[in-house]
Amino acid sequence: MARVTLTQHLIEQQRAGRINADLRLLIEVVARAVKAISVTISKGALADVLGNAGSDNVQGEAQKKLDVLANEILLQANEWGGHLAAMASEEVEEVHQIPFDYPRGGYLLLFDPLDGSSNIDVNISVGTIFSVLKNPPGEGEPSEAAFLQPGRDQVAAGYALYGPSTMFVLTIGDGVHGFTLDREMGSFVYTHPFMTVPHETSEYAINASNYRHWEPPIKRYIDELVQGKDGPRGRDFNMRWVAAMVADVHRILTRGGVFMYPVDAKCRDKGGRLRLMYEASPMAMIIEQAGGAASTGRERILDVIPQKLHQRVPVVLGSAAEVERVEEYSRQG
Ligand SMILES: O=P(O)(O)OC[C@H]1O[C@](O)(COP(=O)(O)O)[C@@H](O)[C@@H]1O
Ligand SMILES: [Mg+2]
Ligand SMILES: [Mg+2]
Repeated sequence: MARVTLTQHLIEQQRAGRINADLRLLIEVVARAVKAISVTISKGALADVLGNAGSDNVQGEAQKKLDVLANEILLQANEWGGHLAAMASEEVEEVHQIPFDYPRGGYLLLFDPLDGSSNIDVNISVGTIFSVLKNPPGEGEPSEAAFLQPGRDQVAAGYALYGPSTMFVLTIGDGVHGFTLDREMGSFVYTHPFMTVPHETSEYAINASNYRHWEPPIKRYIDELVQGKDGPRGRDFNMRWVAAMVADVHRILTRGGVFMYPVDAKCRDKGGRLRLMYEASPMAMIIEQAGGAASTGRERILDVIPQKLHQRVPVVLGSAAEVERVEEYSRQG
């Protein structure tokens, strides 16, 4: 059977009227940047890409060399694309404007260039997450306010997983579709049509070392999972934690599960650990498109109205039955 590439898949989506040419080409440019990041990451210790960059990002976190490199690759590739009005990145404090003499378009691109940065130096999976919004009508360069749209208004969202193979997973609001990089051919091949998340699961992902900092509803929920057959749930649960949201979400899209980064005493002042606009919202769109649910524990992530670009939120996403249970425990207090 002939292999379908990402390019062919996107042309079919355009023919079917699901995307326009600009959005198609924008996604192609992101995918091209992802290939460059994949090549850079896979060099590992053979190139000077491991370790700290010696700088801090807007979040006050030490940047890894690969955080900086992946950010530069994405910014440079997309500046030239001609389909964007502006960009926003985890690694850049302000809105990144398109240079004035470059072609422009009607979309806004947001990304976490390198997700799971603590995994880089130990050669474990990392990822890239991106989100696409429409630039609201208006004069001049888009300000931060142009980006502050709820996740339900995203026109596309996706991630790249740099694991044993590199994958590109995409939604344009018509299901979730996965592509695997054929390194010899240099193209993404359509390998995972209509990825889905089952309603029920027996697997969860949480950084359990934060247990003493959690709020009572989260402690109650996890306590019950840990008690397994001997507790109120009456069955055993398995646990996984990759420490890269992309990899944990990809596992959930492959075999189900629930992923949680709740607000805790350590991150309460910041509102949570994960960033709303380029981590939680795109992953929430992907998970909902795959039939799962994504919540802050109190409300649907896609309905959160952002107040600022680098806002953080609590995250519970994956198999809907478990997400609903966490919401129920949170309501009960
Ligand atoms: O260090 P912890 O508490 O395990 O947190 C891991 C979480 O932090 C993140 O790495 C945050 O993303 P960045 O690496 O982009 O900052 C998530 O991918 C992951 O789920
Ligand atoms: Mg991240
Ligand atoms: Mg990051």
